[in-house]
Amino acid sequence: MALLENPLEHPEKFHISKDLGFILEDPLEELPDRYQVWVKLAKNLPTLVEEGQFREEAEQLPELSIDELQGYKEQRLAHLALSVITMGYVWQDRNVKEVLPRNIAVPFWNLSEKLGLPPIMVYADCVLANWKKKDPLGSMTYDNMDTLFAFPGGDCSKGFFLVSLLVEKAAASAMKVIPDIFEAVKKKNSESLKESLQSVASSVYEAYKTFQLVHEHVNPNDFFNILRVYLAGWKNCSLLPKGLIYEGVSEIPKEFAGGSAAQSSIMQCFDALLGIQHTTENGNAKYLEEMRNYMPSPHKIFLEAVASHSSVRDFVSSSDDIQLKKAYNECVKALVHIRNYHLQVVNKYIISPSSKQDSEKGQKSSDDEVKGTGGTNLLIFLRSVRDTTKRALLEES
Ligand code: HEM
Ligand SMILES: Nc1ccc(Cl)cc1-c1cn[nH]n1
Repeated sequence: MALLENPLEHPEKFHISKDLGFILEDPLEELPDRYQVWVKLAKNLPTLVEEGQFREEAEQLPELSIDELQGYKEQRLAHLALSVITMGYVWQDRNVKEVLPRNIAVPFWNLSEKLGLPPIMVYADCVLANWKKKDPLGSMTYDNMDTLFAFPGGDCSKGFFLVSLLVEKAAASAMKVIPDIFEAVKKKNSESLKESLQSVASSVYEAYKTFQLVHEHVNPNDFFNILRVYLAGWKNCSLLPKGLIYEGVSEIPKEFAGGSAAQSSIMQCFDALLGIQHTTENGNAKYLEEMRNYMPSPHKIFLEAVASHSSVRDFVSSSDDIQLKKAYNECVKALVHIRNYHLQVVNKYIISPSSKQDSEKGQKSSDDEVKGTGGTNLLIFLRSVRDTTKRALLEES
C-alpha cells in the first residue's frame, strides 16, 4: 500500500473497497498451519468458556513469531483470532485476569503495531473482518452469512456483529461518490455535488433501515448480561483499574478502550465529509478522535484526509442554490434519524436490562454498568452527538 498516494483519489490503496467500504473483502478463514492453533482456540471459545477450560487451553499456546504471517489478510485474521482469545482470557468469568500471558501478549502486541491497531479487540476485528458467506456464490444477506468467531450467549454475537456488518455495507454505497464530491467542490459544480449528496443521504437511510435487523437477531438480555462483558475494555474500568499487564511486553499495565462502533470509520467519515464537528466541551470530540487510533491505520489516514480536505459545508453554506442546501440537509437529517433510532436501541438493549437488573438485585448498578462498551457515559454522549448533528442543519433560505 503506497501511503503517499492521495487517499481521496485512490481509496483502494488504503484497503477501502468501492463496494464494501471499510469492510475487509473476502476475509481469510484459515491461517498457515503453524498459526492455525490461534484460529482453532478462538473458534472453540464458547464451548471452552462453558466448560471453564478456556484460560487453561490459552496458556498452552506456543509463543509464535508473527514474521511468517504473509500479507494483509493473514495479519487481519491473526489479529482477529488473537483479539478473541484475549477478550476470552481476560473476561472468561468475573474473576478477571490482570495479566495476559506472554504467549498471547507478545505476538498480539507486535501484530497490533504492524497493523496500527491497539492490542485489544476492535470493531475492525469482530465486525469488519469476522464474516463469511455460507454459499460463496450467494449474496451478502443475513441468512447466507456467518461470523468466523463468536462469544458466549448463543447467537447474540453473530446477530450483533453481522447486523453491524450489514449496516456498514448499506452505508458503504456512499463511499464510491466521495471522490466525485471532492471533484465537484473543486470545480464548483453544484449540480454534480447535489447528485452526490443525494446519493449519500440515500445510503444513510439504507443503513437506518438495515439497523432494524438488530431486533430480529439480538436478544437484549443476552446482549446486556453476556456479550457486553466480552466487548469491554480496560480503560476507566473498575475491574482492571490500572489496565492489563501484557507479559513479555511491559511490566506496566496498559489501558485500552473496549470495542465500539465509535471505531466505525464509515460513521466518522459521514461526519467528516459534512463538516459535522463534535463538541470539545464534554469530551465527545476527544473520545471520537481517540477511537480513530482503534481503526486500521490506512482507514485512519483516509478519514483524516476527508476531514482535512472537506470544504463541502463551506461551499454549500456560501451557495445561493436552495436545492443544494436541501441536498446537504437531507444527509444531516438522515444521520440525525439513525442516531435517534440508535438511542432507542440503546434504551432497549442497555438501559432497560440495567434497570431490570437493579430492581432484581435491589441496588443501583455500578457506574460501569451504565457505561458503553467504550467506557463512556453513554446516554449523555449519544444525545450530545445527535444534537451536534442536528445543529449542523443549514438555513434553507
Ligand atoms: C444492540 C445494539 C447496540 C447497542 C446497545 C449500542 C450501544 C452503543 C453505546 C452504549 C454507545 C456509546 C459509545 C461507546 O460506548 O462506545 C454507542 C455508540 C455508537 N454506536 Fe452503537 N449500539 C448498538 C448498535 C449499533 C450499530 C448496529 C451501529 C452501526 C453499525 C452502531 C453505531 C454506533 C456509533 C457510530 C456510535 C458512536 C456514536 C455516534 O457516532 O453516534 N451502534 N452504541
Ligand atoms: N456495533 C458494534 C459491533 C461491535 C462492537 Cl465491539 C461494538 C459495536 C457498537 C455499537 N455501538 N457501539 N458499539
